[in-house]
Amino acid sequence: EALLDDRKVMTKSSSVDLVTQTDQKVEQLIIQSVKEKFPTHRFIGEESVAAGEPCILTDDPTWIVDPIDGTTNFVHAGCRAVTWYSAVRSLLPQMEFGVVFSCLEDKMFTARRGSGAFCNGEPLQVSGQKDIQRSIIATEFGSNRDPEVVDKMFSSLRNVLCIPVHGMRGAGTAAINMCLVASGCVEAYYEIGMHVWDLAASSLIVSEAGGVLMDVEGGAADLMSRRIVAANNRTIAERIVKEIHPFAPPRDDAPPLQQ
Ligand SMILES: O=P([O-])([O-])O[C@@H]1[C@H](O)[C@H](O)[C@@H](O)[C@H](O)[C@H]1O
Ligand SMILES: [Mg+2]
Ligand SMILES: [Mg+2]
Repeated sequence: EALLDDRKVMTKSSSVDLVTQTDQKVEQLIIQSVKEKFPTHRFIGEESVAAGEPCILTDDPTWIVDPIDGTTNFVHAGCRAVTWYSAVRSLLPQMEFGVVFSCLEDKMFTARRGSGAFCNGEPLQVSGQKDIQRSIIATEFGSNRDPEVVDKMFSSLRNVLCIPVHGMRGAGTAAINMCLVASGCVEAYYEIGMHVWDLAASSLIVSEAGGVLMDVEGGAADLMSRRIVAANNRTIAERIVKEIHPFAPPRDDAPPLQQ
């Protein structure tokens, strides 16, 4: 409890959707320092959106910022990852680069479109495994505790586990789970309920490391849809899609509800 007090924990969409002053300060720091260099660029920041800023991509260069991914880990044990990335929207949003910093491991994951993905400068490559029965799959439970939603998450978890797979893992941060896919440590990660700022940077890191991104029902991945399967290859992604009990949370770019 002392830890919780020290970190000035507040809640957002639910009593388990945590935010601290550190999240807010880191986001301000990142946005202010980028603004100094690029005054015309736009931002989508997790804590700015929580404070009422819009979450829409336009044709302007836009930086998508998750100041601390894994705030629950941070609150409990000081583990965290910091992630941010830039997107330029043409007809489809096109990611230009992605950066995820794992403070705990002192690992900087980076990717630039068309130039590969790296960890502390070393090139990353996804796992070559094609057999799901020899795979490790990562997932998370997010912050929705509605029993119907939890039942669907458990049904997917059970189905994937009973394929059977070698194991299931969860780092407590979507961004690091995705970097684990890019590094070849796990074959895939899936989740329904995370947000565009959880995935933005790491989605480019996964694809530049040779991985694939897919919607949980098998179509093209849509970073605003709050659903993702990120895998080392299409065979593994499609096998996971078969086992997921899909549902559709409100999109990140949905217009705010009328009061
Ligand atoms: O709130 P936050 O710690 O930045 O991000 C959360 C983490 O990535 C968590 O692992 C995932 O399950 C949630 O869906 C995310 O919202
Ligand atoms: Mg996050
Ligand atoms: Mg966050």
